[in-house]
Amino acid sequence: MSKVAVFGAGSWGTAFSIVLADAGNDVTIWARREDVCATINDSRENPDYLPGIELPPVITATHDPELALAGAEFVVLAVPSQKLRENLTQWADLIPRDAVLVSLMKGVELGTLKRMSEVIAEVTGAGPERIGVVSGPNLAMEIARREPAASVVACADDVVAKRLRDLCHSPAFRPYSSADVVGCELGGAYKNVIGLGVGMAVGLGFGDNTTASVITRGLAETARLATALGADPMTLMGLAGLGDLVATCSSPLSRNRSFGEKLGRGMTTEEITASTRMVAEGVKSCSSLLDLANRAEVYAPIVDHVHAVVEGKMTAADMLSSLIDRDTKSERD
Ligand SMILES: NC(=O)c1ccc[n+]([C@@H]2O[C@H](COP(=O)([O-])OP(=O)(O)OC[C@H]3O[C@@H](n4cnc5c(N)ncnc54)[C@H](O)[C@@H]3O)[C@@H](O)[C@H]2O)c1
Ligand SMILES: O=P(O)(O)OC[C@H](O)CO
Repeated sequence: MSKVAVFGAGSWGTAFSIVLADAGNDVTIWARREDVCATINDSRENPDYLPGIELPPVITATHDPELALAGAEFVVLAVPSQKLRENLTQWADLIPRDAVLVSLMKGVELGTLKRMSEVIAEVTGAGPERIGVVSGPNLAMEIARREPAASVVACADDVVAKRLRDLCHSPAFRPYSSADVVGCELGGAYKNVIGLGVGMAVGLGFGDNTTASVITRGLAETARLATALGADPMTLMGLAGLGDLVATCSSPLSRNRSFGEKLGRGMTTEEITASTRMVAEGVKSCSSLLDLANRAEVYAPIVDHVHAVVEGKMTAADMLSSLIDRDTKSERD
């Protein structure tokens, strides 16, 4: 049994805490809101994010980071990507020096264009052997219901990747280890943007040919950028690439796909953002991924077009027409 601190009591932080508890660990969740801590501790539920799911007794919640981190062997981070730096800066000095930091987040920081593992390294000073990533087709509500699913746990250090694998292998959750942190993180961040694009197509009333085309060309685009930035292209064919893309783009549970669907029906980014408390990471990461692609001189037309719709500079209908109108080219280019 390991002692794990999970920072973030949203959908995924809470669902992954269930996985960790089912895998035999002692889990303390840090929640930003004290009322959420009280509800988790008293009612064994987190109704704002996972209504109807009973939390195992080994999960407790606290608003005190020091309490959450005392003796933690693993520190799991599950706050919105754009909020990681400001939060982690406050917690960094409290983190035990030998604890492994694990990112559950799927985004790229605006401005710095850093992946979450890079932000963690910068803020905490932890080396690559202390930083891991979990990414795969893992819609929180399905995981919380213990529906069978697989995922990838990546760390540059093979021994640590295997420790992470053991840490979260539960009766319903099967992790595979990998050394490709870059591929896993970029696969996870990029699929959110492709999910927005697919949602737009669905919102416009288009069918499976359109969505399959966006998904497949989205995967090509993801692999193009990720490999240019050092990823193994095979990672993008696996659970953290294709697997996550399929789950996000097929599921009405996906916040990114749902957000895109509303854009496709004519709502604005501001209207949709105001109507939900949950994070759709692609709305911000489309901007950082576009900047990352431009910096690496990688052609990224889907991210470019999704970004234009999110920014209100193009309608979803014009986006799809414009993507079709482009000069034709080889499928492999
Ligand atoms: N929900 C999923 O199915 C899922 C699955 C895999 C990965 N992820 C990734 O996990 C990360 C977290 O997503 P989530 O689904 O748990 O989001 P969520 O919207 O369900 O919850 C976000 C949590 O962060 C907290 N939060 C919001 N603003 C904050 C701030 N300024 N400082 C600190 N905490 C703040 C909220 O109170 C909430 O507890 C995202 O990067 C997401 O892409 C989500
Ligand atoms: O609800 P989404 O769109 O953030 O997707 C959740 C997970 O990342 C799916 O693996």
